[in-house]
Amino acid sequence: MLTAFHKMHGLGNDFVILDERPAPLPLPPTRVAALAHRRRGIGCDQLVTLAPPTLPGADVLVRFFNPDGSEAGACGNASRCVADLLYRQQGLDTPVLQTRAGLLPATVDAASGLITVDMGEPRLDWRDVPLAAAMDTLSLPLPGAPAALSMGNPHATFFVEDFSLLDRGAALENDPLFPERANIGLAIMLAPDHMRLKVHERGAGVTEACGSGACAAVVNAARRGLGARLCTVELDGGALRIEWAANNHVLMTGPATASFEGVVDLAAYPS
Ligand SMILES: N[C@@H](CCC[C@H](N)C(=O)O)C(=O)O
Repeated sequence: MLTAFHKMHGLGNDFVILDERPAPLPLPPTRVAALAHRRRGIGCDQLVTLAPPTLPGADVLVRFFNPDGSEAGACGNASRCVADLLYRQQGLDTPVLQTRAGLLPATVDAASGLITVDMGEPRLDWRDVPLAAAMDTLSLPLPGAPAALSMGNPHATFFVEDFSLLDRGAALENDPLFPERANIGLAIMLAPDHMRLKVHERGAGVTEACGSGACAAVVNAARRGLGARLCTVELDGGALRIEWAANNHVLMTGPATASFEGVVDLAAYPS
């Protein structure tokens, strides 16, 4: 079953994009995991599928899958890549992506190559109070309780002085505190409008950049009184500009890069 794919990345967070707009593809979790494998498959941090939208106003239905086969409700870097792809394929400079996190309008600025995605409203009620309380009770040797929120996917941000906690990313991701597991962000505030961030991603491990994690970190910093609502986030793969706007929507701006295109025989991967 020969199937065309696009390989793209957003600041080194890399994606295999498969197009289900012509017809659905057989993509059970085992096949997703095999395709994402770095040595035995194409290799990617997330596999992304495009399908016909089901909501009015949307240009495409986008789904995101981690390399362990699990589905995520949001992926900021992949959203910019999909917007860039729709611009190159169909000339859409303001595509609207339908995701599990809702309708995400994007703007492609062809002159700068930068793409802004409106990542929607953060869900601040997600786990925050119980999480802080549980962290206090556990008295784990952690640098304070993380701030938790959902950008359509679950994020916990720790504000730290260094990144030594990254070694415990997998344990924190799978802590019983997080019934859906969580993406674990470690943020060092360099200035109120400048942050260094590393993210251990749920189902993927440490990536070079996490767009939804950057959105979560800026919102969390602002509501903790540690940062401004407009902030440059330096990730290992480069910088994102994140704005928690007055209308409560989080705007993420950054690049999207096409690496290569190819054809894969899906039948050669486990079903
Ligand atoms: N790389 C992402 C987030 C991908 C999904 C995440 N691992 C999850 O399971 O929620 C981004 O750029 O936002």
